[in-house]
Amino acid sequence: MTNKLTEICDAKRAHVAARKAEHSFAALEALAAGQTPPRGFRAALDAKVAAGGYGLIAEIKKASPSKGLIRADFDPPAHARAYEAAGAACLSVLTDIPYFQGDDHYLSAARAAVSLPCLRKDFMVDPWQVAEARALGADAILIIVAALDDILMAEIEGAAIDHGMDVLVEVHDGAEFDRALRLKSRLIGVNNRDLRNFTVDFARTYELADRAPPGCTFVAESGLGSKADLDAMAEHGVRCFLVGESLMRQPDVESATRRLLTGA
Ligand SMILES: O=C(O)c1ccccc1NCC(=O)[C@H](O)[C@H](O)COP(=O)(O)O
Repeated sequence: MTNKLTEICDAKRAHVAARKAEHSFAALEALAAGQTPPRGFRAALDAKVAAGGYGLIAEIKKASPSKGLIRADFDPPAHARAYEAAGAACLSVLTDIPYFQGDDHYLSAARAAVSLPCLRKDFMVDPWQVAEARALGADAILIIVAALDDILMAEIEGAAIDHGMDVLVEVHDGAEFDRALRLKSRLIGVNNRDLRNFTVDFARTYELADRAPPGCTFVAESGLGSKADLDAMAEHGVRCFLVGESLMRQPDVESATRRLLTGA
């Protein structure tokens, strides 16, 4: 595991322990049960690709460890509506507070503003967080393979499946890709960002793209900023993308997203 990821996950474990002491699991499950049903996250990506387009997971991201503050006039419902109007398939909403200036409320507010499926973008270290994510309305969660052992990964995935949610399994290299394939989810993302030094290298995706088994929805993540970037990925058979910073930096998020997807 990388240093930054270790640091973030250590902080997350302490955060979750405090939350568990405050909230009973039964109360959380009751909130989760009262939510509107999960919207199909992977299905929304696959539908865009089947229609001949790109499947975009558009990220609502205020700040990051690598860049600090990205957007000062941060407005999750407005950004969600802009992304939906421009043709995104899904949303990703950062909820981590200390490293991304996120908030649980950003997820609920963004989801309520649109009909798109929403990923709770956070660092999952405990199956308890899955019930918490569903209680907030999340349709999908993220599993970062580098952050977890195989047993914990399977437990977190199992909890998500029990809640009817999709799981985006994130890897950085071939060894992690092999571990991802031991899970049930066939929604796999390759993060182009090296979490040790934050450099971005699209070769990470290119090297792993042909290892995706048939029927796998394969996502390229991080550092993507133009239609040319997406088209270069498509040359390698990749048609689904997770994009945050390059869109969140633009004053007109809707036009920027449309430009990213169509070039116009
Ligand atoms: O974005 C970071 O600096 C970062 C640092 C440490 C762990 C994770 C990090 N990002 C999470 C992500 O996966 C990205 O937000 C996502 O792929 C979108 O990337 P981008 O389009 O480059 O904002």
